[in-house]
Amino acid sequence: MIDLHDIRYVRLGTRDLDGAVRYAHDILGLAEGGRSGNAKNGQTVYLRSDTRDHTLVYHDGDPRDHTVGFDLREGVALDAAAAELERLGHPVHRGSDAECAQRRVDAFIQFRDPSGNRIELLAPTPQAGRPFAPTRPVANTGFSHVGLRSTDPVRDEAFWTGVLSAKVSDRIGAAPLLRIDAVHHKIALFPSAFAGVQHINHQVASIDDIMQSWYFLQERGVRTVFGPGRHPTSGAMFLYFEGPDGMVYEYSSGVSQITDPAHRPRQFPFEPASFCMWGARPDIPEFRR
Ligand SMILES: O=C(O)c1cccc(O)c1O
Ligand SMILES: [Fe+2]
Repeated sequence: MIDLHDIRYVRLGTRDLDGAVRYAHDILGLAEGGRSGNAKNGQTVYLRSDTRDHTLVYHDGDPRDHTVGFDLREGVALDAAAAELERLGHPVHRGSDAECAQRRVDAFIQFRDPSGNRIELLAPTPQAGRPFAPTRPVANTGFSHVGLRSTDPVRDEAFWTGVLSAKVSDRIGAAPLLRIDAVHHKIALFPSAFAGVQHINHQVASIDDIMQSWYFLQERGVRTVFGPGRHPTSGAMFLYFEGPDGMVYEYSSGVSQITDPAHRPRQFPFEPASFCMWGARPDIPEFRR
């Protein structure tokens, strides 16, 4: 069992780096935390949402190219994790010096989950000393979770909970909401015909930020795809909206914590009321039948 500590970053390719970075800054309120590379070989831009060095990365590349990076718990060796994955038949790539520099880590390993989602495991990484200041007044208080596409959620749940240390908090139909610490979920697996990141969640402080963001996004012509609403599963109030390259971004507030070691996953039917207890209808294919 490979003990995950937290998500460290989501890396996304884009053909319009300037546009994606502008969106991250102006709409999401993320702060640029530096760049690497060059115009010839491709640039990488690191974006901050909280005390972490960076949590979102856009780089020149294929917009279908998505990677999620996780910190391991202190004391969990990358070599041991790589050996474990290989023993179980999951090929592992060890990050080269250039790839480590691109990720601003000392070492990492890369593999794919059974659907083909690219996952990286990082040696424990330090927090940034520099404080984070949001770049718009009402904005996120930190990156929190990802929805991943799954071509077989039952198979992938077994991988995430058996090989990695995720635990099921709730299920909506076959889609598990998975926690790796007390927060209700950091990963969710949604049925899809292909692999990739399905949505990216940042937290905001309160319902005021959800509603102010709704009007803020409307004024700027950003398409809302679900909400405002409230998830019966985590209890969080939410708003989903469209980002660069069709990526779905979510703001939510009030996610529950699960501290009871005897917690048993609840099963919700795959229907709109399981996604929103207020009655909002998702315009997100993976949340609809
Ligand atoms: O927060 C949740 O419970 C939740 C449920 C369904 C889909 C999501 O994206 C969620 O964040
Ligand atoms: Fe979510």
